[in-house]
Amino acid sequence: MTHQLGNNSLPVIDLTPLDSPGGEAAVAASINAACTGPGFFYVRNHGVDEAVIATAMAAARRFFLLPQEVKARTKANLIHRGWHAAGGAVMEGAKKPDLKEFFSIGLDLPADHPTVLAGEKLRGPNNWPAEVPELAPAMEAYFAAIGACGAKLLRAVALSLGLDRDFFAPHYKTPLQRTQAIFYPPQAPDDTDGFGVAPHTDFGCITLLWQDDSGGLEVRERQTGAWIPAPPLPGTLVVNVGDLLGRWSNDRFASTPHRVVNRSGHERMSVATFYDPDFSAPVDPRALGATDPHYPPTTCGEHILGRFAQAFAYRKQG
Ligand SMILES: O=C(O)CCC(=O)C(=O)O
Ligand SMILES: [Fe+2]
Repeated sequence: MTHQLGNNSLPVIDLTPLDSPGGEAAVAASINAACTGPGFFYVRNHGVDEAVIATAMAAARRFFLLPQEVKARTKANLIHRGWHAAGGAVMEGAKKPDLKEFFSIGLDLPADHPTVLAGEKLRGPNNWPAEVPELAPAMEAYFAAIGACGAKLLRAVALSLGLDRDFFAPHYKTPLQRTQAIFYPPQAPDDTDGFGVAPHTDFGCITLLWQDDSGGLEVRERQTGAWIPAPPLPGTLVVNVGDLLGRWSNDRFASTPHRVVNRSGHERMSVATFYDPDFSAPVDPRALGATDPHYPPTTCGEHILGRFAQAFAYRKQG
């Protein structure tokens, strides 16, 4: 049994069969149903060690509780690495900036890496705080583990789109994977137009999200437009389709709007990973079999930079 309903209408998919020969087809069928349906699903037996998650979250929490001026020493640079203060992100169409703050990492590349030498944007080393030395090893361990889960999942996604299981692998040689620990302040009950994260679709290919037990993530139901909760289910990650996979698949898979409202009365933490391909990865619906492409070809990097320019205040300065 790979496919069951959770305690809401979002499916829960067990990834165990991905590790045995012949197990992928059933998982791929469940993924196809989820990605052509709600655009969101949970995965269990995802292979990311609970201790790795807990260690990363504890280190990130220690960082977020530092004074603002200390955190500002590692404020996000032009390659998006470091601390993004509350108020620095505005989702498209939102009235107010998001209430969240977050700490963002990517593939840690030295100055002499070919992609850095070639001047690719968003490439280079991570930007770690001296004040929390355990943050780097803890988040790097999570980054590696969630990346391995992303790669495994994409093999099943490829099958679910009728492609060769290794279709995505050549486009993930130096992935633009971004992993961010997110910290949400509690919202006042009478705060009716503030959001931890305002309604948005994710920019990239697929997102893998761990959330703590606070709740607050809501997903827009396709048919009704209603906001349905995606509550924390122990031992799971939430996975969703981003705009880039929507575009690549010529809208066979669609990215679904979601938002976070933290009504728990205390801080909420999550860690989101946008598991995206190489900067230069060609994103052309025809490569996935479309004969009537809805979109011209682009590259992953161009697409992500375009969305970053709209969303993040720090990219608008200077
Ligand atoms: O924290 C969450 O539950 C969701 C975060 C999110 O949607 C995002 O960072 O894109
Ligand atoms: Fe999101």
